[in-house]
Amino acid sequence: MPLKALSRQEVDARLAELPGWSVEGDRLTRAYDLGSHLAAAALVGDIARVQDELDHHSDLTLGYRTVTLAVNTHSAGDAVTEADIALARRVEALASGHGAT
Ligand SMILES: C[C@H](O)[C@H](O)[C@H]1CNC2=NC(N)=NC(=O)C2=N1
Repeated sequence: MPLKALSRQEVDARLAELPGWSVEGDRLTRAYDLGSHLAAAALVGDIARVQDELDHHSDLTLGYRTVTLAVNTHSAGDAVTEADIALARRVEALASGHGAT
């Protein structure tokens, strides 16, 4: 079933349960601080595996001690959809397990 763009109200309702996530432009974004470069790199690897599992991929940036994601759904015209929300929920669980703040 094709993914449809969520309204701003629908996105905001879901973000209420995703602290730290926000909409910047047309993308869902989140930045995590891992405290060290290697810890940040380890989280990137786990996120990449989940993204391949879901077949849904963010722009993922590894910084000095940070991991930043920005994502929307290309097949829905670069809009935020349930697939982006599902990815955000999985990433939150991963990040928590890595001790990210
Ligand atoms: C062929 C493959 O299933 C598609 O290109 C997937 C890959 N990952 C994706 N990631 C994102 N963010 N949006 C998509 O529409 C998308 N489509």
